Amino acid sequence: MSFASIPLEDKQRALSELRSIKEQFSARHWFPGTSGNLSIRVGEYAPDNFHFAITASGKDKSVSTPEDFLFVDQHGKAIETTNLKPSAETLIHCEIYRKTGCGAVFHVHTVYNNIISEWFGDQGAVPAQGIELIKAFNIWEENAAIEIPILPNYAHIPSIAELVPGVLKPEIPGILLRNHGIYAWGNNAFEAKRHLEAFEFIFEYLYKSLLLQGSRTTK
Ligand SMILES: CSC[C@@H](O)[C@@H](O)C(=O)COP(=O)(O)O
Ligand SMILES: [Zn+2]
Repeated sequence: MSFASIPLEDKQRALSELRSIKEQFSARHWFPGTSGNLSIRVGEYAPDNFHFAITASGKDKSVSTPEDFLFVDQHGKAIETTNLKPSAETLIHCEIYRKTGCGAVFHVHTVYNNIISEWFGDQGAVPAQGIELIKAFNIWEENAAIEIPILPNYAHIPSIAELVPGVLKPEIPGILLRNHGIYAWGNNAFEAKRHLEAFEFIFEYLYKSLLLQGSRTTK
């Protein structure tokens, strides 16, 4: 499918959803210091042919301007002539879309996701069990145990992107970058947001549990 053949309403809907999500996450202080990036796919999907709208690089994501988003192709290249640069981490979005065919990818840096990814970094995954919010990933088993993958935070983004297929698990819609942040995705913006909120709840829960456990052993 060519970008030109995607209905204009679909492109506008993606932009207005991105604007709304950006505003909501910003209200939670999920974009400190211009960090974070968001994208929503438009049109049909094939692993070697898809398009998405993504946040422009380096912008203050707590404000709304006419220059916040642009459309890119499956290689992360801008589709239309623009002065805007796609997010520096666009290639990670590309790889997640390519492997999952999902509809939206959200990336945020929070203190909880940074600390937890560092704490479990050497293990390569964050273990979580029996937390109710695991059901937000459509895992309904009682006392379910999951592992959230962690990738190294290389400065060279293509080196991170190429590791994505090796750690991505179909049942876990997220990957942490160590001491950096999380990528969460879903079939659409609603689902990606639900997944991201569940991950952040789990990270806060684990962080506080570890603190409590620590205080017990030092008593
Ligand atoms: C300013 S710290 C954050 C960046 O290094 C990066 O990790 C990030 O999430 C935002 O990059 P961006 O290019 O604006 O999408
Ligand atoms: Zn980042």
